[in-house]
Amino acid sequence: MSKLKIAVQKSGRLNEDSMRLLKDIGISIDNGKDQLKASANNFPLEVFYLRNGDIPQYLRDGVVDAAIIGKNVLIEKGNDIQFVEKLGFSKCRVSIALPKSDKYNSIEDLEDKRIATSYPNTVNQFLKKNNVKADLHIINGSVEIAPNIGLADAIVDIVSSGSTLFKNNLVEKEVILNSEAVLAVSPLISAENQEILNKIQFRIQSVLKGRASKYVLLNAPNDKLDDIIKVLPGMKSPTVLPLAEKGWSSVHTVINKNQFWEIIDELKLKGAQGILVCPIEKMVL
Ligand SMILES: Nc1ncnc2c1ncn2[C@@H]1O[C@H](COP(=O)(O)OP(=O)(O)OP(=O)(O)O)[C@@H](O)[C@H]1O
Ligand SMILES: O=P(O)(O)OC[C@H]1O[C@H](OP(=O)(O)OP(=O)(O)O)[C@H](O)[C@@H]1O
Ligand SMILES: [Mg+2]
Repeated sequence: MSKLKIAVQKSGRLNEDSMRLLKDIGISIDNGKDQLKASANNFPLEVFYLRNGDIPQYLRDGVVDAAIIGKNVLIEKGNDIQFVEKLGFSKCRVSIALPKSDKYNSIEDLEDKRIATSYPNTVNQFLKKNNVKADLHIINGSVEIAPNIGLADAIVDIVSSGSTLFKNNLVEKEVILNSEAVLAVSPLISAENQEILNKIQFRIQSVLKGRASKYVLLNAPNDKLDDIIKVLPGMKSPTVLPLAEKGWSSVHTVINKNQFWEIIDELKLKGAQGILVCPIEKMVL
């Protein structure tokens, strides 16, 4: 039987969340820490542990069928490769930053300036789109130090909390792109392995929906039920069950994590009591 070959980052910022996602979709992998390849023991899947930056080429060549990779790397090195799912972790942006003391009004101020970056294709594309010519210095890491040592006037690098920029006296001026981990697919994937990938994607979607939602249980006096139900979105409509105490009901529903506090405040105002909130492992709609 055919096995889907999936690449994940060997070590670094994506590794832990990628492995947790595979675990959460029920895939169990036997791997010694130093193995570069491991098989799932309950699913037709082989995991390849690779450098994130090398993954686009492996996808292009069909050495792997799919990968969990930063969208920023795909844009930089694999613009021809499709992704089928955003995975919601390793969120960051690729931005232009300049020393705090330098003036910057618009992208034209970068004309003829020296820009240090590990993302030359992304930067060149952005400059071209804006009709600006600049001089790129390609470095592989510690990009934020470049202006302080006189190597560049500006940088383009990953920003998340902004603390690395702050520590280096740099200020973010333009966001070139937003990134997060994605599930990317090789253009050469076979029909058989595409079927396996579809199953994985379906499982990932149900885990991601679960992570984005909360299961809420509450008690309410029957005369307040209509008002309370109006506040609740629910998957279809909330479940209402009678409590042992006369005149009271228990209401069960699913709410979006982002709307959570607003909804809870409103429920309390409308007379809900004993509100319980539980995590959801998976959600199949
Ligand atoms: N500070 C950050 N916050 C959130 N996500 C980040 C951050 N830095 C990097 N990322 C994301 O995680 C990915 C992997 O970053 P990491 O620094 O672990 O690897 P790398 O050194 O770029 O790659 P390689 O695996 O090729 O050595 C990046 O491509 C980006 O998508
Ligand atoms: O905005 P922040 O939260 O400070 O994150 C941004 C920093 O994180 C990444 O570096 P990383 O720590 O991955 O080190 P690396 O250069 O070795 O990849 C990135 O290259 C930035 O330097
Ligand atoms: Mg990094």
